[in-house]
Amino acid sequence: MHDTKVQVKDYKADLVVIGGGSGGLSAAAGAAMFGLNVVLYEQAEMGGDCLNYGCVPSKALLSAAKAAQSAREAAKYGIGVSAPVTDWAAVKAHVRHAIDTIAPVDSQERFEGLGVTVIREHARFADPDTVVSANTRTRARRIVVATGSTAFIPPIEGLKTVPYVTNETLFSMPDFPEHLVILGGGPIGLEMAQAFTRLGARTTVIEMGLALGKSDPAHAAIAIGALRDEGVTVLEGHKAVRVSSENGGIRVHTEHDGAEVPVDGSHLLVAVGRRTMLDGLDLEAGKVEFDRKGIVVGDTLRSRSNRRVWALGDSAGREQFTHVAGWHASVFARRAFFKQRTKADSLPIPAVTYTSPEVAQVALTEAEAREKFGDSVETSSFPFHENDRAIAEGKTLGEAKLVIRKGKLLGASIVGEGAGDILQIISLAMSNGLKVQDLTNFISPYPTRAEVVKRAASAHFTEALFSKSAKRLVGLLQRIP
Ligand SMILES: Cc1cc2nc3c(=O)[nH]c(=O)nc-3n(C[C@H](O)[C@H](O)[C@H](O)COP(=O)(O)OP(=O)(O)OC[C@H]3O[C@@H](n4cnc5c(N)ncnc54)[C@H](O)[C@@H]3O)c2cc1C
Ligand SMILES: NC(=O)c1ccc[n+]([C@@H]2O[C@H](COP(=O)([O-])OP(=O)(O)OC[C@H]3O[C@@H](n4cnc5c(N)ncnc54)[C@H](O)[C@@H]3O)[C@@H](O)[C@H]2O)c1
Repeated sequence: MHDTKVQVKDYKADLVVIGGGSGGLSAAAGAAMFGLNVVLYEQAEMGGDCLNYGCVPSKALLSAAKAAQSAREAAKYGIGVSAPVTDWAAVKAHVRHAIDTIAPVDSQERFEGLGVTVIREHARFADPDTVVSANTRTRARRIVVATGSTAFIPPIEGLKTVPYVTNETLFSMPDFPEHLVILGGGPIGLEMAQAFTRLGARTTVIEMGLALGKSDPAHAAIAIGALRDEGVTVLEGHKAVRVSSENGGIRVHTEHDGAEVPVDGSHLLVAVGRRTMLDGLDLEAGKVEFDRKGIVVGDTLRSRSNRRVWALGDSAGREQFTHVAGWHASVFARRAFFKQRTKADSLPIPAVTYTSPEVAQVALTEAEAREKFGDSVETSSFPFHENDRAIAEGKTLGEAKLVIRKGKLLGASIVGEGAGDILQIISLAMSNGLKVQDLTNFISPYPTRAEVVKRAASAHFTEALFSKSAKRLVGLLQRIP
């Protein structure tokens, strides 16, 4: 008789990380580089959502779409080219190449090289300080849960009976869609709507509220207007209530102003938000409190019910961005290893939707600031159509808006080409306690789009600078030889 019992391998670790995505990998790398003994569990692809099914493939697809759009717009610059033709297999190969080029940085080999023990198995809690998988058992001083999120599939009647794609299957669809219907007008919905439209598909976005509802409404409207001009159908105030198969395609039945409006298409993308991935973690065994949003943690990211446990990234139930997951890993390292008091909300959080034009936001929108501080909030804006670089490049849509209170920056919104890159100056300023005036006190190279930031800041002082009293002062100073 053979003994068929699997030999479970026992480990002891300073840190166990569950999830090898943006948050988990940053935490594991940091801890290993500080000489700690780290065990990392990843049940699927190293790199998580961002590398494999999120940021990287979506931005790679958008870049292919941008190439097609540039060909369409070439005549405007006096260049003759023929109409773009999409080779879907080649576009997918471009997306794959982007993933494959970045993958080594997130790979098992790299992490093993850093000294991390990488276990490619599903992990779960066995008790408050032990994590187990099919073949291992690890006791740990600290446990990081960075298990991310997955596409939320809403309980819409009929949805289970029709074929649909999510961010996990969209980039490998065998056929290019003739008409892609997209449920959800958030960043995923709009980025993908523009990408597929530019690549030659018809697209319809179904959004029950306002599309890009978390952005500055005026700036969201500018971006949505641009998408509509390119041919994206954006249906706002349309709630998807039922889905059915129709003539070999799909039909989404929507409710709009009390009436039923059917939307037909060949393919369906579901992008109505994310569900935190806590499946099979056995959090009860670990005495880790959780709710619908994720692991219950405050802005220290540490579980109150089990002090060994920290949650980073999407599973922390806060903002869901790769840069936030990375920041969470930094907060964890500062608090756990250096005993600093850094909190998850101690720096302003930026967010960018990578449509053309991009919609970028840091900290409070004007509406959020007014709700908090009332009439003491001021704004100062500068339009892209007065920026020389934007004019030279023929891309003048957009503006930068600073949200200000008593000379302090409360937030900023930018819509326009390259908005996400331009926003960084404001993020840096806000993170380091700089004021609006500081944004006027540097030399911005000409001609750059980022000059809009200095111009928006300067506009805030124009009235005071050229006031009667200022003129009088300059007059008086002229008497001094
Ligand atoms: C289409 C799309 C586009 C996006 N674009 C952007 C963008 O442009 N910019 C941006 O900042 N953000 C973007 N995001 C969001 C970003 O991808 C996420 O916020 C980020 O990946 C979160 O990182 P994470 O570490 O929390 O989770 P993930 O990266 O998802 O990693 C979690 C990992 O945990 C593993 N795991 C789960 N449970 C277990 C378990 N029990 N045992 C072992 N392993 C487990 C999973 O397999 C996964 O690999 C996008 C998301 C999508 C879907
Ligand atoms: N550029 C980026 O940084 C980027 C890109 C993509 C995704 N992400 C991250 O992923 C998250 C998820 O993105 P998302 O776009 O899936 O979600 P989202 O929550 O931002 O948007 C989903 C939209 O779907 C709508 N909706 C929900 N149910 C509906 C129904 N039955 N009918 C019609 N509309 C409905 C909601 O009103 C909402 O506007 C984002 O919040 C962001 O954190 C970031």
